[in-house]
Amino acid sequence: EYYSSVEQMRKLLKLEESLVTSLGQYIKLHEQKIEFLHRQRDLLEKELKKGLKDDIEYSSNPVSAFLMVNRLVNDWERLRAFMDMDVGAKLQNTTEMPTHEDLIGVVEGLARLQDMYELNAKEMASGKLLDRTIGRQLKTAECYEIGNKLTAAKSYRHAVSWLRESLRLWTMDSPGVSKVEVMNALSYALSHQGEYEEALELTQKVLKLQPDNQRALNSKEPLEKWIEYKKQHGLPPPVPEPYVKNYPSLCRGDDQRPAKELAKLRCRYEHNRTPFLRISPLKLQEVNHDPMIVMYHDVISNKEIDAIISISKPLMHRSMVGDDHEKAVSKTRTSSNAWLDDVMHPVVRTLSQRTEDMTNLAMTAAERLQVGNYGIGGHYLPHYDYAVAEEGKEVYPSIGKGNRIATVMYYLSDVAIGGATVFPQLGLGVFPQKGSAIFWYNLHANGTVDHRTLHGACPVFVGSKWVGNKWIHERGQEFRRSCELDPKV
Ligand SMILES: O=C(O)CCC(=O)C(=O)O
Ligand SMILES: [Fe+2]
Repeated sequence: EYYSSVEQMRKLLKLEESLVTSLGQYIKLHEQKIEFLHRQRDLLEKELKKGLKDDIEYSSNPVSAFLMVNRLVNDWERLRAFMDMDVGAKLQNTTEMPTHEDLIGVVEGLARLQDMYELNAKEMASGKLLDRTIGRQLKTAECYEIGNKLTAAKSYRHAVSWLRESLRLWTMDSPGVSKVEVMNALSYALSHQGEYEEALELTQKVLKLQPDNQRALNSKEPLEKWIEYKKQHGLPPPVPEPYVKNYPSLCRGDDQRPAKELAKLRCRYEHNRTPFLRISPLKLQEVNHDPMIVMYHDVISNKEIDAIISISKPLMHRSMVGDDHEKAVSKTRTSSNAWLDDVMHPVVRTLSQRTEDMTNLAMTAAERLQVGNYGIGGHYLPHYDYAVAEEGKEVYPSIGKGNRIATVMYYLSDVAIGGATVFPQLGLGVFPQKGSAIFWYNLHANGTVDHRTLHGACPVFVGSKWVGNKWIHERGQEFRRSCELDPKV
């Protein structure tokens, strides 16, 4: 699976490079073959011309007659065999090729980005967004392809906008797709949006251009019926927005907290909690007061980040959601991750120690470091990091140390556009800063869950987002949970 990690997607460029090389080899060998055939043809043609000049003389002369028969029996047979011969060049093996799933995954990521960042197809196809160049101007056939894949992914609303763009860009000399195909595809996507009238109009236009167009003929009658149905019964209520309120606007960077609240937030050095902090104070930024969320700056160096990422790369796999009881791959979280144990490398151990210095919490109850890399439009919908206990069941039984009392997340990269960590209930969005870490408690001091910690990772638009999560559990923190985070103390 490639689409769930930008790091994986980068491998596709290498794969394509080797395919291009292998295609070059194939062409070269075939060119040699064709060149040989050209030479053979010229020789045979020369001989033939001699014969045609005086055919009776040629066919009756025993020497030339022999040559002619010999040519037909042997030379042409050899030539035929040579033409059928495999020159040995094959396109390089295909086991590493991305799959249909990847294609749909990328297209769904694209639809998600359009939703979140309010991007329209016309703008995206122009290659310019938010005053940045994000790619080249797309062509009719490319917009058509994207539209069709969005239809396959049942993202009809977005499909409509891409197919409209394809139709707008279409000209007589647009290669790759006919106007009729675009109109049929648009009509289909529109019909799934309940826009039967416009869908029928397009179908009628197709039939004017091509009265025997089968696809249009097939859809005309059902569309007429649907229009009638819509007139009588109206449309079913629209599917509600799939997103938590606030979430998309927070992802777009608009903080929703009152200025009065923001004015209370401070930055300070933390230097007197542990002996270590005396020598190496931490730069702390209060991000939110109630519940307290803080960001520590410059807590992991570029060198350490490089080490962490290179250890993680070979261990990455698709991220799951759910706890021990029920773990699964889900569209609500498109990223890949790796789990790093303290013993795997000194830098992992150092980071655990640093997390302890930052939080004052015991790492004996911490999970391994989870390193994550997001994919195309990669995101994690709002969720809680804690688990909710089912009747009579323990949370995180395989760890056996209670719930996730706190989360420390290191930002291991900047993200050019998108990729914020947002807290919809607090109206807060935090944008990744390479080298910083964000820390909050998921549980109240009395151990009950704090639902205000609902948070999500916004789709990454441009860049490769890397994070390192350290989840800390309850046991052993009884005398450690610090009140210092609370500004009122
Ligand atoms: O990547 C982020 O910004 C948030 C990740 C997260 O919430 C998680 O992995 O639990
Ligand atoms: Fe989380």
